[in-house]
Amino acid sequence: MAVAESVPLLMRLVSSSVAISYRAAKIARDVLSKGDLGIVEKGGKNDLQTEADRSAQRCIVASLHKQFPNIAIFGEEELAPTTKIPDDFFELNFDQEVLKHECPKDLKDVKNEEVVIWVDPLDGTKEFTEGFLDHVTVLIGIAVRGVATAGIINQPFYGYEEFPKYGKSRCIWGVKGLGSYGFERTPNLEGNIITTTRSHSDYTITKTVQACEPTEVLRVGGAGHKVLLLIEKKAHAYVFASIGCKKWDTCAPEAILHSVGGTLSDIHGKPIPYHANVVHKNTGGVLATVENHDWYVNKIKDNVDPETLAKFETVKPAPPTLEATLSRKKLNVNPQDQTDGNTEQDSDVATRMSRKRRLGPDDSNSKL
Ligand SMILES: Nc1ncnc2c1ncn2[C@@H]1O[C@H](COP(=O)(O)O)[C@@H](O)[C@H]1OP(=O)(O)O
Ligand SMILES: [Mg+2]
Ligand SMILES: [Mg+2]
Ligand SMILES: [Mg+2]
Repeated sequence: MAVAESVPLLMRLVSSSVAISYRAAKIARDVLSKGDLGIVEKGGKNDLQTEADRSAQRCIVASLHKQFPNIAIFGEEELAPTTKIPDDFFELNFDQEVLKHECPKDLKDVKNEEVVIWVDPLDGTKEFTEGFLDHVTVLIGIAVRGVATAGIINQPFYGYEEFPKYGKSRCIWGVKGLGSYGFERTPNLEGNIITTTRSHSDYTITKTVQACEPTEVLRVGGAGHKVLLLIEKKAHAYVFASIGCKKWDTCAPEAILHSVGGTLSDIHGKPIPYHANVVHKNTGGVLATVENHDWYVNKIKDNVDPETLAKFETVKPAPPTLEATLSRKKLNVNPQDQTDGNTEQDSDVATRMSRKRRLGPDDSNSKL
């Protein structure tokens, strides 16, 4: 169903992204049902890509781009430019529940050029390949003026252990200043439960978790999944002293967490920027909490040695280069991008959008 142009851009984006996230989740479920995951090692055995990652990204980027051709989109996966996108990868409907909500006043006039969308087509890929299906999420993060502002987390296999045929897909979405929807919170949680990585752990990560004096540590996969544990009050904090998470891992979770009063920052408590030209790795690590954020920041500061802490610093975005401005302009005005069919051009656009990151200023430094 179409949506009136009078609806603020941000709410149209969220409404469309919720619908698209269900389509992407279905794609991930279909890949699993067929049984051939098509696993590729991108950077060793803990940095994988599957057919679900590839197809879900094509679905999300192509669908968003078709409806919002002037908005910058960054997807995690680098995809071959010539693939034709199947008809059923395009989701052009809008979620009507989202549209029942009023856009927060300060976000009513958001413009295309102020928005950057960060897409993680499948978060928790390693766990997906190992059958920890509830760790897997589809993440669409919407940043406005460099701030994580709205987020969509779709859990394609929610309740997979209780329900036959891999559970069902559920969608949690939130907008800063409006709130988050699609989940229930347990009223209270005792102790100091800390969640962290299951598949990317090292000495520094473990030491930093210990610095926060946990009563229990939940080692689970996925950035989206761990923030779901926070908002559902199954954990108090998510501590990840590593540069392994990227902007598409944290943008959607951060917006949703903020909209329920929580905080997601680097491990020093500093904000993570989400501008189009930012370094993709979260070089300052990740610290997320539902409340008492400063308490965790101080525990890390007081209990982790300064040399280790100094390795984590959030890189501020560089001023946009002339090349970046021109390529963005080109991307926005190319009339071929406005085609109606799901042609090769659409797939090229989708891929170009997701490849833009290879051309960004951050990639001059391969460590970032
Ligand atoms: N060292 C790493 N290499 C690749 N991806 C990482 C790394 N560390 C974290 N990630 C990404 O951040 C997510 C959260 O980390 P973790 O599961 O270790 O807590 C991972 O699921 C993965 O996202 P993705 O699965 O989308 O590639
Ligand atoms: Mg990955
Ligand atoms: Mg991820
Ligand atoms: Mg991913």
